[in-house]
This record gives sequence, C-alpha cells and structure tokens, in this order.
Amino acid sequence: MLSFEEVKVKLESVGQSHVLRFWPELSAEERGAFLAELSQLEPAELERHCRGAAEAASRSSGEEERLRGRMEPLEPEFIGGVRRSDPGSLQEWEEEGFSQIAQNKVAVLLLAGGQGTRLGVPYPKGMYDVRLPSGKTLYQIQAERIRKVQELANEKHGSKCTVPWYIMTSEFTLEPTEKFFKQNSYFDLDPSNVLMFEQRMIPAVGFDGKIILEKKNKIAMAPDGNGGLYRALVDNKVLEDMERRGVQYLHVYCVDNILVKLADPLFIGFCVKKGADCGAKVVEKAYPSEPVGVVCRVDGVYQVVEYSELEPEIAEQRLPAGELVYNAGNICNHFFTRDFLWKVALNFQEQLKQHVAIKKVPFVDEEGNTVKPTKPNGIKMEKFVFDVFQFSKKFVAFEVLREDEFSPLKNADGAPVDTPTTVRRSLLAQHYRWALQAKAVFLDEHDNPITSEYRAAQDDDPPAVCEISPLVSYFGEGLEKLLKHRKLKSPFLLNDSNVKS
Ligand SMILES: CC(=O)N[C@H]1[C@@H](OP(=O)(O)OP(=O)(O)OC[C@H]2O[C@@H](n3ccc(=O)[nH]c3=O)[C@H](O)[C@@H]2O)O[C@H](CO)[C@@H](O)[C@@H]1O
Repeated sequence: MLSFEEVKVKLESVGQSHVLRFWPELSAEERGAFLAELSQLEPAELERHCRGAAEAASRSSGEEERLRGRMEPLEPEFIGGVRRSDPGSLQEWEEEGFSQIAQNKVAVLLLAGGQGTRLGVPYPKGMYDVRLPSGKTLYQIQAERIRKVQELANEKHGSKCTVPWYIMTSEFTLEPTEKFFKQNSYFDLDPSNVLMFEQRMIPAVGFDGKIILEKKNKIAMAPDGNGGLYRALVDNKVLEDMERRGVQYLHVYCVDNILVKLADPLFIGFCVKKGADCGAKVVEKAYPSEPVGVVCRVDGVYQVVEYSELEPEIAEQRLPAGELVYNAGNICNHFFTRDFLWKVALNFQEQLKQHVAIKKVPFVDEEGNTVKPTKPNGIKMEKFVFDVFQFSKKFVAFEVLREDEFSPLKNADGAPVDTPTTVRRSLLAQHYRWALQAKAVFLDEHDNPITSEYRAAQDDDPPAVCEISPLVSYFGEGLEKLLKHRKLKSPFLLNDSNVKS
C-alpha cells in the first residue's frame, strides 16, 4: 500500500486530488481503508479513463447516429434454430453436445457481477426467490440443471463427467454469493467444481472528468460491465484452469433468465458441428422497444447492437409480412471456444469498446453528506460481453423459442414485464406444458379433468400449478413414464424425492 504522500502526488499528477479533500476529517481506520483503495489506481489508466469518459459523454452524436446506414439484419439462412432446422440435424447436434459434455470438454460461466439496479434488491439477483412452490432461487435452479445435464450425459455415454461452473462476481456480489453457496452446501455440487472469481471495478466520473466521491473516504466505483469478463479471465487465471481440466467449450450466460438451459447440448453441439469459435442464442424480438440487443451485422461484421444504442426508427422497421427487420434478440447466451478466449485475452481485450452510461451516482456534498441525485450526474463506462464477436473467425447464431428459453428477471413487481411474477409464470407454464405432453391429467377443485386449452404465449397463469424439479427433467424429457395418465391435483410438485419413493 502506498503512503498518503505518494497517493497525493499520484492523484495530483492526473488532476484528481479533489478526492482527498476530506482527509483531515477521517479517522485512522477510514484513512487506512481509503488509502488501500486509492493505492490500487494506476495513474495513466486513471487519466485515460476519466478523459475518455468525459469526452465520450460530451460527443454530440450518440452511438445511435453513428450506426445509421451501417447495420444489416442477419440473413435468414445464416441462423440455425429449433424451428428452422430439420429434426435430423437437431438430433445430431444434441448428440454431439452430450458427447462433448461426457468428455468433460464443456463448462458454463455465469455473469453475476451486475448490481441488478432495476430489480432493486440489496443482494445478488441469483439469490432471488421468485416464490415458486418449491421456494427455489435462481442459483438453485441453475445448479440443479448442471447436475441433471451431467447425469444425462453420463447415462448416454457411460461416463462420469463434470461441467465446471465458473461464476464471475464483482465487489458487490462475491461475498454474499460465496456465503449463499456455502450455506446451501453448493446445492450438492462438488465445491471444487464451482469457481468464483471477481471482475474489476472502475471509478464513476462526473461530466467534468473528475472522479465522483461517494463518501468522504470512498470513491464511487462500478463493475466494468460484463465485457470485463475477458480481463477477469486473465486476472484470475481462469483459462489456465479450463486448460488443466481439458475444457474446450464454454457456455456463458446471464444470471436472470429463469429458463436458461445450462450447457445446452443442442446449442453446444450446433456450434461445435459448425466449427464456430463464437456463437449466440437468439429469440424473435417481442416488440420494437424490447430491451434486448439485436444480433446483426455492422459494416459486414457480426455484432450485437445493444438496445440502448439502437435508434427507435431502426428498431421499428418491418418487413412486408410484418416481421421486425432487426428481429434476432440477444438473450445473453454465448458459446466460446477456449482457443478463441485465449486469442481475445492476449490480443484484443484492451481494444474492447467502452460504452457510456449516464447514471445517477450518489456523491458527497461540500458538508460531507452523501446525496442521492435526482437527475443523472455521472458517467459509468462499461464493456459488453458480446463485443468480441467481431474478432471471431466463424460466428453462428441459433434461434430458440422464447416460451421455452427466455424469461428474464429484470424489474420489480409492478412493472409490466420481466418481473418475479412473469418469470414464475413462464417456468410454471413450461412445466404445465411438459406434464400435458407426458399425458398427465390435471384435476380442478371438483376433481374434474381440466380440459381447457392453454396457449404458451398468453399472459394468464396456467390452469393448474405444476413445478418439476430440474433434477427430474432437464428439458421435459423422461416425464411420460412418471406422469402418463396420472391424475394430478394443483399445486403439483414433482421432485427428486417423490420420483424415488
Ligand atoms: C451487455 C449485455 O450483455 N446486454 C444484454 C443483457 O442486457 P441487460 O441490460 O439486461 O444486462 P444486465 O445489466 O442484466 O447484465 C447482464 C448480465 O451481465 C452481468 N453483469 C453485468 C454488469 C457487470 O459489470 N458485470 C456482470 O457480470 C449481470 O449480472 C447479468 O447477469 O441481457 C439482455 C437479455 O436479457 C440482452 O438482450 C442484452 O443484449
């Protein structure tokens, strides 16, 4: 750790010494913690960051305008998908995926460093309980899907495989996530195969290019975006760990999608068979302003244009048949080969674009009180995980059905979409459909069979509550032998123990 004098000189050299203005008022303990934080800032990098943020925020034309005339949608024939591809190919890809999993070549990586500001809970989103009958949290559902996909691969290939789970956290999420996993005995996964690591934090900057002081002894810091992954892979030697384990393919996903298929054998197999180094799952966009990025081409290169950077007029463009032109919605499920990640880590991660987010950042006033601003006052710079697609030699996109694979938790209840209520409904609706496909019969409160049709896309809750543990079925398979012609009363919970009993 540097001394106060050394830190002062460093900060003065880059015009940021204002952060020390409350120094005389700090206690010895506060001083120690603050010095430790400030010692970590690297002057040249700090200067670049602050200047870059202020310049980027003041540029007259936004990203939206710069993209004008340069975007093209994906060619339909470029996209594989559950509806687009023939059943033979789908089966072949799924088998390929299971084979790779059985050979220990597949890992999953969870992006869990975000602050989940829109949901507004003070703990990591993965710990959120969406009030399913089982009371499972997002983390538990994900852990159980990993266990099940391992089991399925083992059954098919007579193996005893492992799908390691890498979890990228940040200063906000590491400690509570670790604690939660320990309290829950890692959901019966082997702790040596659950590997948490931390992404970096960077200072939030005011419009004048000055670092924002959040408390008298704390600068406002934020994670460097989910594209901070590539630097975090290097910082934490994650690729070396993958290499040691023989992992060649990585499924990267974001924390909040309750329907996520971890290590999806179909998607993995598709990407492997196509010889891809990089891939993205997409769903058809629901409406023009839906907050999802669109996978497309910019200057002929495959990329995601984030929803915050897409001009409304472009988002609203439609084909003669009514379909949105930019229709391939990014669901933050990506495939990467380990070789590709090495290439990015060694050659490109420094070049990743910095995206500007103008936010309300709490700050200290002249009296030293923390103020929550009512209007945006600061700039946060973020890298995006998908910005590496441009470095790919072979990029592929795979379309999946929204009702089967995408229902994210973004907002608190009360918002119209992507809330605890909507994600719970999506999961229960899927399980209800699976049970019907397995020829189960649900009974109403008078014990009469429910015969009403239930359409997946409708907004209502399914006519009966049915939750199926991921430990019983990964994606609807294997249910007929358990449920065929069974008469089920709502709420029905199919879990590991009532299957075995
Ligand atoms: C940049 C990015 O990927 N955007 C995608 C993200 O948007 P969206 O804006 O919803 O992204 P979030 O802020 O929810 O972040 C996505 C994931 O990245 C993680 N995270 C975020 C910031 C950070 O510094 N560290 C970190 O690990 C979050 O914990 C989360 O798991 O999901 C949407 C689908 O739901 C996609 O359509 C968007 O294209």
